[in-house]
Amino acid sequence: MTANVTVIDHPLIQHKLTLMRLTETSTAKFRNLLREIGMLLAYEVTRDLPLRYEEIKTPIAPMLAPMLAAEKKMVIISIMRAGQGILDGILELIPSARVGHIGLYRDPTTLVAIEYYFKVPQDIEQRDVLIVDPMLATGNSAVAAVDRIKEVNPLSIKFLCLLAAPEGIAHFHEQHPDVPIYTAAIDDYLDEHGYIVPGLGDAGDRLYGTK
Ligand SMILES: O=P(O)(O)OC[C@H]1O[C@H](OP(=O)(O)OP(=O)(O)O)[C@H](O)[C@@H]1O
Ligand SMILES: O=c1cc[nH]c(=O)[nH]1
Ligand SMILES: [Mg+2]
Repeated sequence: MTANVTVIDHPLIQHKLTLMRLTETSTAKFRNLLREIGMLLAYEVTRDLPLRYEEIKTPIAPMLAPMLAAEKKMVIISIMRAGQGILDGILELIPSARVGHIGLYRDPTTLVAIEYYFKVPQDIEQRDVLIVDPMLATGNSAVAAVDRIKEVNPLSIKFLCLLAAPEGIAHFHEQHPDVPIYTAAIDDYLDEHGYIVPGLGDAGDRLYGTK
């Protein structure tokens, strides 16, 4: 395994990812699969959340029971548009999470990430952040998102995607070696247009039916 990259290879996630890759998968089905995978990925990414123990009473007896230790709810940051698909699934699992949005699109010729929107919770310095986007291709969007989030200084940052290219992982870790990547798969390479091969195509277009 590449340093600081965790491949979440749960069979349910792998099966659903294969369905998402299929050319014939409809927009409605693609969206639903991404939401389901978002939920399953969130389950794995939050595995190391610290717990504290609190005295509670069940109808039968008192006990010391585990509760999440963080004083402030975590923040999920979606890289629009396609990040919205994962975000929806995560919010089903962690409904009280705070949410931030970064609007980025890749310039089709230069593949540079262009920002068009930025809104995150004000007290983010006291919170852990999970940035989500299904695709890590050149890594330009993920790097730009982490650059921006580091400016507002959260307690910690993780990056979660569905598919990563080796080129994107290398670029991301060159810029942000301190930020762990979680992904469901690492594909083979990028084509001449910066698309992940074999990949699943354009995640935003497939999610919203824009092409
Ligand atoms: O690693 P990179 O080379 O930056 O590519 C990955 C980015 O490309 C896609 O977004 P896109 O720019 O297509 O915007 P969209 O979500 O609005 O379609 C994807 O959702 C990532 O944000
Ligand atoms: O393969 C890719 C690369 C970037 N963005 C996508 O949506 N898909
Ligand atoms: Mg797109």
